[in-house]
Amino acid sequence: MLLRARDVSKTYSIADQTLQVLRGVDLDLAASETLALTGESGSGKSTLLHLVGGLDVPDAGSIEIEGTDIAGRSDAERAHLRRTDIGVVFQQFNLIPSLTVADNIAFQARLAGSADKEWIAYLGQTLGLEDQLSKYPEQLSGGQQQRVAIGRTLAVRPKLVLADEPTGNLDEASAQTVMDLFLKLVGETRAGLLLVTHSKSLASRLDRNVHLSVGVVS
Ligand SMILES: Nc1ncnc2c1ncn2[C@@H]1O[C@H](COP(=O)(O)OP(=O)(O)OP(=O)(O)O)[C@@H](O)[C@H]1O
Repeated sequence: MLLRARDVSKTYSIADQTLQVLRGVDLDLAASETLALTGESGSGKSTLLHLVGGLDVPDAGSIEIEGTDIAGRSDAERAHLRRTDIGVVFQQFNLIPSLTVADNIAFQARLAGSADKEWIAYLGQTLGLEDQLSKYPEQLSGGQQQRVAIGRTLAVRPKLVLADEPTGNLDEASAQTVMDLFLKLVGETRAGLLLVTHSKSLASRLDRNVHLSVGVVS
């Protein structure tokens, strides 16, 4: 199993208040499987994605990537995992403003020491960015910026891709184009995909759907 989460709990504490967001979540994702995670606003979808991505740690429970619990790893090990095996695409594009499009796409792969020039060129071409490669992020539209972010994430060929409303900041037409490209390329990498979305029609395009409500997944 690519991802196996068991009995995951997460509580946030602010001042003297506590909010239990996740109350024993179980979640499995097989290699190359695509899974949509839906749920009301505030139900904890982003929280769960952050935990799976090793950006935060659960209070209890286990999150295994290929059989190894990420909570048991050191910060450095989790950072390494995020660079090489887990790719994340957020609603905000999070590009590096001082780098060109070409350098943004290659950035993570270079950090991971795994920059495959042919694959990166193919990504730029397939994502329709060939004429934008020497431009800077601020010179691009939102849809183009998200395509760069997708290219950067997939350049390392992660085994697991986590996406949090990746087209949430785009207009409908642009969202459709970007999502089509994203799903096509994720399919080509044979990565497992965990996608947070509010869209039922988008969720129906994936292999499986789960719903997060009152802190548990069903
Ligand atoms: N770092 C944090 N500190 C305190 N509370 C937080 C933190 N992050 C999230 N929360 C709270 O946890 C709850 C779940 O938030 P989360 O962002 O995971 O929900 P979500 O399902 O992704 O929502 P949305 O669909 O609106 O993005 C919310 O009530 C939120 O305010």
